[in-house]
Amino acid sequence: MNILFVSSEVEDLAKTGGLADVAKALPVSFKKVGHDVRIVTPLYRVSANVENARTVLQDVELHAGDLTYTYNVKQVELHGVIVYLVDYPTYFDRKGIYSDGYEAYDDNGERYAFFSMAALHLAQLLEFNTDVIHCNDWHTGLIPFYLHKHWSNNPFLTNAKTVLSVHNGAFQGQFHIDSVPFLAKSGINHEDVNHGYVNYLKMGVRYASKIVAVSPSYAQELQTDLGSHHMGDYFRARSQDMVGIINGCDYSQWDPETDPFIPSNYSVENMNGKAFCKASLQQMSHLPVDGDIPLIGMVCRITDQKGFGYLIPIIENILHHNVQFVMIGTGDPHLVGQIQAISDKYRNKFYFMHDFSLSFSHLITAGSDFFMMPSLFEPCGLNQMYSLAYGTLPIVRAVGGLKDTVIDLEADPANANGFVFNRPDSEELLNCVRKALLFYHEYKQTFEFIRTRAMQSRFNWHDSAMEYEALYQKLVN
Ligand SMILES: Nc1ncnc2c1ncn2[C@@H]1O[C@H](COP(=O)(O)OP(=O)(O)O[C@H]2O[C@H](CO)[C@@H](O)[C@H](O)[C@H]2O)[C@@H](O)[C@H]1O
Repeated sequence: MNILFVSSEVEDLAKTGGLADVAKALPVSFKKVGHDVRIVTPLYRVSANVENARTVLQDVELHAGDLTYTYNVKQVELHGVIVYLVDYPTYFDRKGIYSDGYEAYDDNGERYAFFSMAALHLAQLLEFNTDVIHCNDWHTGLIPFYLHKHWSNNPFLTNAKTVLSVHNGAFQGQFHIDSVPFLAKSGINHEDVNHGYVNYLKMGVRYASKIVAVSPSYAQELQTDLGSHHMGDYFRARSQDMVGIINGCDYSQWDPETDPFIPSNYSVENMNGKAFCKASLQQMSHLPVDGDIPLIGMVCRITDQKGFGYLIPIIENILHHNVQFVMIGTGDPHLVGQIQAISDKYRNKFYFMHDFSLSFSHLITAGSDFFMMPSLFEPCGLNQMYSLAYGTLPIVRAVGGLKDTVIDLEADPANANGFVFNRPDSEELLNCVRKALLFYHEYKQTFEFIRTRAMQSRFNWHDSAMEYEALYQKLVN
């Protein structure tokens, strides 16, 4: 099949979170099984590995309403997959991807509306006979609508079907119709405009041929009032066309036996390296180097989604135990300030790195005993899969993809690979952490056993890609 995979971020090029991981791993898996897959993504100022990009379209003109965009398309390869970079400096040659720091760019509506059109435009210009356009999150939510309204007669797109993956339904991209110059003239239906606003994710949900949530539990949650980010009616209306497909874990990047970022490699057969990683993590975090003190790690965007609302109030309670805590993340300045204050107060127990660092995220994953992921909601979650592979037992809330990948020790000892709590509140989380710590100290042998099982859990991208392939096949037939 000919698949156009459109994403606002791609691992190795530009990344703010888990969308990037998926936008690299899934196309690479499609390529491995013989599909012709092409990624389309913006060329940002911050994009890496694009020095040798080759120009494949120069000064092409895209007409949108009264506007004419003149832009270029460049090309690089990522593990054999062709990546088209939409080069339009006015929108993408900026300090950040979605924002300069904390405030979203106020023309994001325009930026990603243009990007979505450009993806269709370049398929036509490059004569890519498209079977499936795979859209990801709100940034590409307008593609199904544009295809349906303006491009369906195009010879290279006549048979194209659209799939929208929802990686994070909380981000919807809502913009006033007058703030996007050509949107009002795009033939948009009045029921798609709410008090003057267009919701890009909702547009995707309404017009895509199929909708995929990134885990089976999230697919269910999106159809409830509580878990749908206020879009329950729209998801329920498409329930026949909606499925959950769990993300995979890219073991070529996240394998303790081969990981180049960690100071000592290890595997189920030889765990010595893990103790070395722990010592190194403690050292780099300016914490006492002591293999017996349980160490909790955390890597994430600092947002309410990740459960900070009920984690922050009990961090000090956790630190009253004989424990160490290392966290890396960037995000909401208010939450960052609170976390920083706690870390200043407990310097010999809690280390917070306010940064985005791939190497330190690998070291935390390898060197910790437990991985903290108490999310309020979690469409799939990748870090719990990474930590399982490294024998770092996840402490998670039973929600979304966390529910589908982590099995609680008390609830199901025969299959357990971590610790799970239910209600999103501080008390339940604290109890869960206490159970984990008790288990670490009192049941050493079982701990080792569960750790081995965790390391043997497998979430292969190939399996997820096969589920997507079956879905595409249904559409194409
Ligand atoms: N400070 C930092 N330094 C280094 N690396 C950092 C970092 N902060 C985050 N990361 C990395 O960013 C990625 C985060 O992935 P997640 O899937 O856990 O969350 P995210 O909420 O961004 O993704 C959304 O999309 C994905 C993909 O579908 C879903 O799994 C998820 O549930 C959904 O919320 C991981 O690779 C993580 O290591």
